[in-house]
Amino acid sequence: MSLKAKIGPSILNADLCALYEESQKLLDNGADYLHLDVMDGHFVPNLTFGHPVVKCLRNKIKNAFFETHMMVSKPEQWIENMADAGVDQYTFHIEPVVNSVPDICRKVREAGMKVGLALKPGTEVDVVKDYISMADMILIMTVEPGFGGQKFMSDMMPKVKWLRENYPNLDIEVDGGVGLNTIDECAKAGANMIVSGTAVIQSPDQKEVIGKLKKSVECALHKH
Ligand SMILES: O=C(CO)[C@H](O)[C@H](O)COP(=O)(O)O
Ligand SMILES: [Fe+2]
Repeated sequence: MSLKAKIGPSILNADLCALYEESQKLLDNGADYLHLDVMDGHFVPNLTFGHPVVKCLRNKIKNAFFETHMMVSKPEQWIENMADAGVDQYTFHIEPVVNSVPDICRKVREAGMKVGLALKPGTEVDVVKDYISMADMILIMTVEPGFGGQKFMSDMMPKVKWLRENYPNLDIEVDGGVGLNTIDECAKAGANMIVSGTAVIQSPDQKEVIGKLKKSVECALHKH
């Protein structure tokens, strides 16, 4: 498998009353996928949207790859709903479900979606060792989950490096505070799937930002 650089903007800080237009604009400007942040007000102290909204968006955008970042206490509860809404990848946090990760991975796959496993900043990276074979991607959070626009945590880069060294073909995603000032660190550490919210959404030239983020990752992949 050869790794690809992929940029998945987060629409968390976009104008959510124009969700479709904002999403389509990101795709037209070069986004490889959409990263949809689902929060339940319990696992994280914030609320966003759930499967009904994702389904509406899917009805308008037929072809794009949708990843839902499930910041919820009961990820097992929403698998069928999200599959029905047209989600391609179901990325859930392992912290609230440490004893049932394999079971949830199996259910996500049976529902026809790819599996992403997400780790909060305080979670040691080697806990995913047992689950790598069940996952399509590991997400290393570079902020505390819950809000867009936070400061990037450089001290998460050793986790990314560890994953890349041990799993050269694994899709590794970073999420939180990633933009033009922080992308090189992520790329050098070995991340190939990049979530970027504020840095892309607030730019007057989304295409340029997405292009630069991608180029940084592509350069690092060539060097690896
Ligand atoms: O999961 C998230 C927050 O919990 C978001 O995906 C993330 O914060 C992206 O936004 P930004 O680039 O503005 O940090
Ligand atoms: Fe996210």
